[in-house]
Amino acid sequence: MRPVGSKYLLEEPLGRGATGTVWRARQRETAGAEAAVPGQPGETVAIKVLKEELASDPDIVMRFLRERSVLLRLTHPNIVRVRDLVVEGDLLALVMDLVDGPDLHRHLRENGPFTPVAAALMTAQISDALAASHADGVVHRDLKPANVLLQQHDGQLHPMLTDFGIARLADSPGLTRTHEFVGTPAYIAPESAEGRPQTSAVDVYGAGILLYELVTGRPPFAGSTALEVLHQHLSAEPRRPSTVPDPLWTVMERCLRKNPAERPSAENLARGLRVVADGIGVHANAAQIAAAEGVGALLAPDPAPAAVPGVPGAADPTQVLPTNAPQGAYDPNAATSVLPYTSGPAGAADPTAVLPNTGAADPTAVLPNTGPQGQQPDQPHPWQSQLRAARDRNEQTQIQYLAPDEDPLRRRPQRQVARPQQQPRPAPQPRPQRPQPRGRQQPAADYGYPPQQPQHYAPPQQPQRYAPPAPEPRRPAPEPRAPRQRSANPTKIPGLGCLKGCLFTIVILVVASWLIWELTPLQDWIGTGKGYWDQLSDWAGRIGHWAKELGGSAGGGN
Ligand SMILES: Nc1ncnc2c1ncn2[C@@H]1O[C@H](COP(=O)(O)OP(=O)(O)OP(=O)(O)O)[C@@H](O)[C@H]1O
Repeated sequence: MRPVGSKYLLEEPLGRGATGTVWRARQRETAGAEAAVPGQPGETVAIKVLKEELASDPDIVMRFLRERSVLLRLTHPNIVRVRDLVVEGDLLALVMDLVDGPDLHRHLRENGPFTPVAAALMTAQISDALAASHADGVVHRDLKPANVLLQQHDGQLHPMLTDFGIARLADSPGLTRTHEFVGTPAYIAPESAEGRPQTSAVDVYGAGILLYELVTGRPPFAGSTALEVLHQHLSAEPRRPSTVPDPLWTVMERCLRKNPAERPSAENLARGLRVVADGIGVHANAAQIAAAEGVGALLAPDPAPAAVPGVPGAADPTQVLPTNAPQGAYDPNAATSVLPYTSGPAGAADPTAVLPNTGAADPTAVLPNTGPQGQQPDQPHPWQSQLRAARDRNEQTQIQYLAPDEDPLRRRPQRQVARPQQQPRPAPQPRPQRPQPRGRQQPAADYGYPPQQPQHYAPPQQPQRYAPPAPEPRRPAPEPRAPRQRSANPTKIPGLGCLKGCLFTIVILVVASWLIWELTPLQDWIGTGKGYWDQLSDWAGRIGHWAKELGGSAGGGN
């Protein structure tokens, strides 16, 4: 059991999300006055220990502390109460009420879709929680079934919204600095995707998606990649499922309006949903049915949505897409994830192919145009850069011819060898372009190289343009090096070098043998007692004598 602060002991993990791990924990002693709920020793609580990368980010710690009072004062029957915040060393933790029950996502998976009435009533309670938090100026921004815990109460399921403030904590310059975001693609509001200012209307959009998922078992927008889902949020209209009664569809359709200014307030949404639930049930009377049919009148656009403080025009980092999800692997109910926003690995859908290129749906027109806080609104959002870079890359691979010596990827450090001045080679003539299928690379083998592999684009810090390559200024040919001079004497005598070497060797041998003769007991062993030079001349005389004898005997033989 691991202590958290001095007041809590972690017992067992309940689950792990993108922002941290939730533990069942026990209160060791009563918390201090700074806690919203002091608690009793032995009481069971849930503690979300935030991930280390969040906890070690000073911006997030600051934000955590700044938002302490907001988080602690959010109390509502449908909001999981935050009892205490613990900041200790590298540890950030939220102490919450323990909710004994599954989350809505798990419940949905295990039990299938809700009836329209049950879905309307469940969403109405969640909307109550949203209305209360919006009234307090807090926008959730990560509404999804996994963030709704179901408290079992007298055989009833009581929804409790959790993770308030977590999205906001993760929306930190620290994360954006490292180009990472937190996100739940299936629930992203169009304005969040576009980087337009966000208001409480993003939560109403999330409530519309949730309502749709409760009735049908799946969110309205799906796709094989996260970017595909994003694009649907931006431009596709949700399809009406056949099982959804007219009044309920009216509610969904209003919540899912692309224009946030056309969505109702959370308060009116809750009211409208209850009217609908009364009017579509089997026991509904005529007045209730009529009221349900006229629900549209209750869902007037919210005249004063709560703004998301501190992020004017910023893209919602809580909902950025994992663009590296491989084809077919995208889970619409995926957890909020902290993800690099790089384009995907091999096999990921090409964003330029996924996103249409025209009109309002032009990705360059609609994709978020803001990034980290403080970024100028007209600077391209990282997504924009990413998509543009990906498109540029495709275009380049389609049209560009690069001679090997001009290809920056092939250029290697080259040893400069002194060569006679060469005539500058004529620039390679562009070859006649054969029509290429889109995206196909030029056969690099034309230049005697193996074909170049397509490059995966990660991380896209800057759109990398490989073409048109600025005509590289030709390097001036290096000056021919002066011939190396081996000797200071410019006069060359053939064989002199060899003669010098021989003489030098002889001198060395003579000196060495003299030293050996004089300094070692060699002359005693040989027993002549003569000095070095005497001995040498003695040997020389003998050799001369033998030579004469040899010559004489050879001459006499003739
Ligand atoms: N107060 C709580 N009481 C009991 N269980 C909880 C509580 N809060 C969270 N849990 C459980 O802990 C698990 C992890 O929760 P967490 O919020 O970290 O993950 P998540 O919501 O699935 O992921 P994400 O980080 O995407 O929001 C979930 O299964 C959730 O049901």
